Amino acid sequence: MSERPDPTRPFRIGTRGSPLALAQARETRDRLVRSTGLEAEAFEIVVIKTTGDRVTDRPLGEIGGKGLFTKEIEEAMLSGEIDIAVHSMKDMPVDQPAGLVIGACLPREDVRDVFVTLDGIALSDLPAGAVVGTSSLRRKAQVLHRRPDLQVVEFRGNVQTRLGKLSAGVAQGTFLALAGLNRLGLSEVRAVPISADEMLPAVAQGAIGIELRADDTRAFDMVAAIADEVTGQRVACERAFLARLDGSCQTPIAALAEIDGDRLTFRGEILKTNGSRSVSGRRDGPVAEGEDLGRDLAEALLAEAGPGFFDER
Ligand SMILES: NCc1[nH]cc(CCC(=O)O)c1CC(=O)O
Repeated sequence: MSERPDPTRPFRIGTRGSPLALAQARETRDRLVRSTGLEAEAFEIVVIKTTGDRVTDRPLGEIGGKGLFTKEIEEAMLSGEIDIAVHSMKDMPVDQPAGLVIGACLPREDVRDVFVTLDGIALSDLPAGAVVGTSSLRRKAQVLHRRPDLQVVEFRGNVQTRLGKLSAGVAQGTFLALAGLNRLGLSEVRAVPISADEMLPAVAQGAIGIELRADDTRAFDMVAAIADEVTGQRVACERAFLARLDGSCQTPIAALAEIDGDRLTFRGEILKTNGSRSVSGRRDGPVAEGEDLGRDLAEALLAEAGPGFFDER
């Protein structure tokens, strides 16, 4: 195992301050405590406010730019204020700043989206013309593609905020990642899971990634002990797809890699934001070629979609 951290200086785990981010940071700390045999006090969770946390009154797409939820955390790591950072891989840009790398992924949670309402009905049972709330361009495009009769309104905020909006009648339903509900232990929320066939999840949905300084061998050894290899391979394939699409959070993109033994099955989808078109496909191959499969499907979908596919909003 790695050398013992300096007892006068706890190993610092950086995170956003949202309830989900904190749950993920605690899960990481608990795994590190178990794998190292150190006391919980050897680790310190350091909360860092990001631009995405600060600006809550505007759609994320409007604030723009990649790394809305990561920039300040990455700066703290580069300056040595924290040793590692815990992220939802779904929110991570495909490239990390010079000097930083994703060192590990933890075991992946459920990848599915759920449909959340006050009365627990399924998406397919929503009456024509119903209003759903989401701030995700992917979910908006996917739901409009299947149900052009529905209306989509902008919906930001944490689970409690969104439930409050449902109670206030702003919308009849909203979408969440089941992974978030599970990690927060919110079993009382009326949520109906949506299969990946019905709504392909976001790239890396349900995966927690740990970012560290590329030259920090102590941190590398610590996180290697809690890394989940299969999750890492699935996420690498999905992120290779995203990278080749030049995807930003402004483009509706969905992807899911699944692994059975040494075989990987990959599904990907790109959509127009208004839901008028969806282009999707699948690739199968050896796990070792996962990133190539992701890139290959990205190229095929772009060719099929044609130029300017993502341009109109
Ligand atoms: N974009 C916000 C975000 N980033 C990660 C999760 C949930 C957890 C996960 O997918 O790993 C969520 C909330 C949501 O989509 O409901």
